[in-house]
Amino acid sequence: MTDTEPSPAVRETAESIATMEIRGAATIASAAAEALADQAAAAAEADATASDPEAFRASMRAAARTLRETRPTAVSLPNALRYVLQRMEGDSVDRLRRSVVDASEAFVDQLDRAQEDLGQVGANRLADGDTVMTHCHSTDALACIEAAVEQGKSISAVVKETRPRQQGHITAEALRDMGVPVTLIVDSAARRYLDEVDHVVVGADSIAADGGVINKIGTSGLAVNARERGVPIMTAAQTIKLHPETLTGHTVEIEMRSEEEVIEPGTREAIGEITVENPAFDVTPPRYMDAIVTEHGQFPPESIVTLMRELFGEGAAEPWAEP
Ligand SMILES: O=P(O)(O)OC[C@H]1O[C@H](OP(=O)(O)O)[C@H](O)[C@@H]1O
Repeated sequence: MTDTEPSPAVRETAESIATMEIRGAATIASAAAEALADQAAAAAEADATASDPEAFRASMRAAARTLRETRPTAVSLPNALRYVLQRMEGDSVDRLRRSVVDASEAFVDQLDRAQEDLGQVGANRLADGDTVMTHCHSTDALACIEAAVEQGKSISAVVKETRPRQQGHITAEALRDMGVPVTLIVDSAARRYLDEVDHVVVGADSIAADGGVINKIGTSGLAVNARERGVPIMTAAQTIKLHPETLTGHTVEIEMRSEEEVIEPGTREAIGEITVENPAFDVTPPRYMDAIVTEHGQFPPESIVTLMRELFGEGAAEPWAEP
């Protein structure tokens, strides 16, 4: 390993995030924190960095940049890197390594606890006998439904399959395993089923300072339809989904993914000059979202900025940048 080369585990994690083998905002965040801990262990043993604290720090920043560049939209990824790198301290490589490993473990613990806590808050919004509609696969959203079931409430679900990657199937299986009766539908059937639904529950990849919810493509259309049908919609999002850069006017980049996720394999030539676009996410304006459920309670979207300021101050640090 040279002084800035990422460890094999960092490279593998970055590759798995980019190809979506590792996916879901919370899962991406914990994988990134764990990869930094691995980088610290590897750098503490490599010739170039084992006895040079500055070279060790540079290798940690480089690993964070490699992870950061994988997917642009879910802010949980840079927030995880921020959490760990801001706690990197010490004047020897051994102390630096320990601080990174401790911060990585604390971050992952915090994620698990946050999800449990927000699950309780979200569950309080659901009543015995409710039917929920879901979009994509969100562990935060599932935590709300699971907590409601554990409270003894009987919950049913209408699950949208969520083109193009059909992550709704993961949700359907997870709910089935919780004992929740599931009806799986294609995305375009959502409005038809909204009249049979009491709540829409979705996750988030990022939440902007104005309360805009950035989530899997199709969320905004679902939210508008839910409002039109009078069905409340909540987004379950632990606070690592709050996007601190939006406090200073930045917008959230929407990831554009490959056309191969949309068209049948081997059909590119036959399709000819048709452009295929595959945005992975969209933005639901705050006026179409009823509540953002976090581990600190539920918030009307327009007031999430107060929590964001409390947690992040006035903006976002970039501890992975070269000094
Ligand atoms: O953190 P949790 O709640 O698990 O997931 C949050 C969001 O992450 C997913 O994105 P992708 O599948 O990584 O593109 C979905 O958009 C989901 O709502």
